[in-house]
Amino acid sequence: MSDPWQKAYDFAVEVARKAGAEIRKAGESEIRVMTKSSTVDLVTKTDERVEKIIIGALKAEFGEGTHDFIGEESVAKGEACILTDKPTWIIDPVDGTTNFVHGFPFVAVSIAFAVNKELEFGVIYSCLEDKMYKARKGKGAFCDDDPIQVSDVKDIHKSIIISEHGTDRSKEKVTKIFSTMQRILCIPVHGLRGSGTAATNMCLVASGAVEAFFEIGIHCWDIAAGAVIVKEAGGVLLDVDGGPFDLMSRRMVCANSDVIANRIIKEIEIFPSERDDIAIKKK
Ligand SMILES: O=P(O)(O)O[C@H]1[C@H](O)[C@@H](O)[C@H](O)[C@H](O)[C@@H]1O
Ligand SMILES: [Mg+2]
Repeated sequence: MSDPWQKAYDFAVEVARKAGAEIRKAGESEIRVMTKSSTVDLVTKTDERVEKIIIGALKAEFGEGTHDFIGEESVAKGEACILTDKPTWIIDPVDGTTNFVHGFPFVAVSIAFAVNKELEFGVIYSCLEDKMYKARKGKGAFCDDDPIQVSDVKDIHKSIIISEHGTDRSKEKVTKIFSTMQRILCIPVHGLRGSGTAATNMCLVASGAVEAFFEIGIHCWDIAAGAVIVKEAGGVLLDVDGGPFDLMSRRMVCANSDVIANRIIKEIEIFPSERDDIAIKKK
């Protein structure tokens, strides 16, 4: 039987590369929206333009109506964020917008594709480093054309763990985030890191540079492509409470192994985050 999603996968890589070139040449980082006083969730004109370019190219190639699209900027404007059985593209045009605004050199384009609610492939283009990470279900993970694999470190004391502060600045959440970081740092581990983009963080787990990444407050478009890449590189994905990974739950641990993931989970102080799909249904 012919491979039904090969063409879509190849096209996604091409589109991610074009989008990355667009981000690199943008040079403009005008902040358009800064939501609420307790959050610092930046959006630039580049985010909006690049999402239009990506979705426009995908619609032109695959026909409007046959595929669904969940894009960070479209959802911000009120479009649905519900994963159905329909072939669905999940897109973050600029993951690491704060980095982009400040010239901090980690910015990624993240494109994932799901069918029957199952992720088929993920493509992450770390556009300032010019590294193309990609994976298809059951076919391994790659950086450019080289296969990548998670690290084999199983001793938490020899690990580097990534987390982020997210965008919420409410005292209660920030306290829990820092308390969790302190608990993990003092296990002790070799180090704590954060690139400022969930997509890039997941690629760092997939390529073995770090042992794990966790965050509460991320969105499905930040992690959908990375989920396929981590899994195909031999890693695991779990909920922060140790249950199964749920793409729409806005929380996740990904790691090189169950051992490392479960050790971190013991230290995570969970705080509430509204699901991506519920948040939209309310609109
Ligand atoms: O909004 P963008 O697309 O830049 O993505 C987010 C990052 O991916 C998070 O890890 C990170 O913690 C922030 O929440 C950041 O906003
Ligand atoms: Mg993002």
